[in-house]
Parts: sequence; structure tokens; C-alpha cells
Amino acid sequence: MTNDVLNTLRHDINEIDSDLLVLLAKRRRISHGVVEYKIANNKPIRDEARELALLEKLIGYGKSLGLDAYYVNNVFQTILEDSVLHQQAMLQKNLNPDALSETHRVTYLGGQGSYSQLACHKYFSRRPGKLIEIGCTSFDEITAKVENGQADFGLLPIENTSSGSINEVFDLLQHAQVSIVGEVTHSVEHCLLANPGSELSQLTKIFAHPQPFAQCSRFLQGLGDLQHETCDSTSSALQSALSTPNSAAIGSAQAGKNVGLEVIKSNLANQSENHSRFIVVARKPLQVSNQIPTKTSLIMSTKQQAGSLADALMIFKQHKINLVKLESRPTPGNPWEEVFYVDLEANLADNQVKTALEELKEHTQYVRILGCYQSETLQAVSVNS
Ligand SMILES: O=C(O)C(=O)C[C@]1(C(=O)O)C=C[C@@H](O)C=C1
Repeated sequence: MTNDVLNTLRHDINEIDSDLLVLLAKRRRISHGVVEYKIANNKPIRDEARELALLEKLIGYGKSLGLDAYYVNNVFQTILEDSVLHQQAMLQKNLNPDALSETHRVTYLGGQGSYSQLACHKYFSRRPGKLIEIGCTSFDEITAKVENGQADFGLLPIENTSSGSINEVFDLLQHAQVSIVGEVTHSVEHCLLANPGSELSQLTKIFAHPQPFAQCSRFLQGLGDLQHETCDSTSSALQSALSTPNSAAIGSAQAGKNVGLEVIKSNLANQSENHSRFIVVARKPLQVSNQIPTKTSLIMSTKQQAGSLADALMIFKQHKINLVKLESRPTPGNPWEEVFYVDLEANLADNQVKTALEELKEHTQYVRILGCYQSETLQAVSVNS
């Protein structure tokens, strides 16, 4: 095949890809129109029966065109997720017009290229407005700036599929005067990044935030006794790698490219599906529409007697409230006493939930609602193909 033939084929592919983008943008605009109907008619945003029918039809049609079911399903699940999350964000904006203003001042950990920045861009891409980014060097600084009004929102990583819960953030939530108003998950693809021309065998030192170190522990063990230097954020790890000979940093390929570092090894995380979940905090709670999947997070300490945690959890069962996360942390100043973090699939505006939370007070020493927010961890509909 000559170069000319390759160029022609690539030109054709480029045109098709552009056409696909035009169609995707058009589809998204139409889906925005559906929200108006759903607001006017108080219908849930998600219609799983419609999604299933749509996927089955598309998979069937795809087969007739020689496209396998797995491929078609994956592509359209992504499109549907985008559509649902955009619709939800629009509905929330409609319900909280003052709180979700045209300018979002957002604090997050690190600066250019940090995973928190990527998650921030993802979250606010669905919430149009001017984004003013405030990179911070600690989780405390992130919440302090929200508390004192220097920022409208703060983004905090709360858990990761490889390294588990981020305890520092759970502990911070015990005393921070903020409300959880949102969540976003972001896939974290760790790469080893070094100055151009560097080789793995020449490295003597690796810079990273403690989280990437934990999430890539198996790969790092395999490298032998290289020096590990922990940094405040991925952005500062990248800067250190840039200025230190024979060193590398752990970060995303995009972050490396932004500062002039090259990928010398990719897919470093212990789990191939490495995702982080971030919470979005604000000074005041937001109202959450009953038309969208909602989570409520709370902290509670139970009475110091046998069965008190089980009694507290039974209340959720009795009220048919699904518990999606339960985490325990020590209570500061009270050794061996635990405080429990609970995530529920529940909306605080729901009477059933209000009753359950009243009953919960009878079985606990202390309950504090951390926030009620739209759930962005969507369960995809499953298609038999
Ligand atoms: O058909 C609808 O009700 C829509 O809102 C559109 C759409 C889609 O993007 O296709 C989005 C969300 C629903 O869960 C189902 C389908």
C-alpha cells in the first residue's frame, strides 16, 4: 500500500469521526429537550425500560451491519450515561438556580494535570458556567476555602478501586462545616513519566502523591529498591521529576504531556479498572429533585452496647433504604470508639427517609447529615444479547 492510499483512507476516517461528533452533539441537544418534558410532567430522568429497548434494537441492527453486540453495547452505554448525567445536571440547575450560579470557584488538590483537576473538569463540563480553578496543597485548605467563602465548591477524593477509602478525607468530614452536594467518578490511568530519553533501568527515584504510590504498589515492588519520595500532589511530583535527573513521577499521560514528560511505562495500577470517586462540597446543601437517583451521606456514632450498630442498620432495612457504603473511623479523643460513615440511596426530601432518620436518633448517640446529592455512579441496564 502506498502512502497516498494510507492518507486517503485516513482522510475518510477523519471525516467519519467528525460526522460522528456532529451527530453526538445533535443527540445531546435533543436529549436536553427531553428534560424540559420531564420537568413539566414530573417524570424520572432515567427510563431504564426505554434504555433497554433502545440497546436491544441497536445491538440487533449492529449485528446486521457486522458489528458485535459487545462493541455496540459499550458505545451506547457510554452515550446513555452522558445523556442521563447531563439531564440530571440540568434538572438540578433548574431546582437550585441561585446556588448553581454562572461562575464556579472550585478548590481541588494540586494544579495542572492533577487527577483532581481532571475530575473537576469532568464534573463541571456538565454544569456550564465560568470555571475558576483554585489548586490547593492539602485537603484542609480545600474545605477551609469553601468554609470561608473564597470558593463555591471543593473537590475531595473519597475512595479508589485499588487503594480503598481515603481516611484523611473521612476524618476531615467529621469537623468540616461543609455539605456534600455532588459526586463524580474518574478513571485514573497511572503512568511512569520521565524526561524525554529516560529509561526505566536508569531510574533511581520516583516522586508521587501517597495515593498513586498505594494504587501502584505491586508494580513498584517489582522495580526493586528505588527511592520513593512522597509529594503533596501529582502536579508537584511532575515538577520534581522534571528537575531531578534519573527520576520519574506517577501521573496521567496527559499530565505528563502538558509539562513535557514522556510515558516510559503505562497501566501501573494494581487493578486494571482503577477509578476514583470524588465528592463535591459546598457551604450550603442543595435541593435534590425526586426525579433523579440520589444519595444521602451521614456520620453516626452508635451507643456503646451490644447490637447497637445492627439495630441502627435495621432501620434502613425496615424502610427499604439501600445502604451502599459503611465505613468506620476512630473518634478523635475517644480511643476505641468508632464513628460510622453511611451512604444511602435516599433523598432527604422523601418522607420515608425523614422517618427513618428520626428513628435512627433513638439508636445512636450522634447523627449528622453530610449531604444529599445526585448520584453519578449509574448502574448500567443489562442486556441479554
Ligand atoms: O427517552 C428518554 O426518556 C430520554 O431521556 C433519552 C435517553 C437517551 O439518551 O436516549 C436518556 C435517558 C433515559 O434513561 C432514556 C433515554
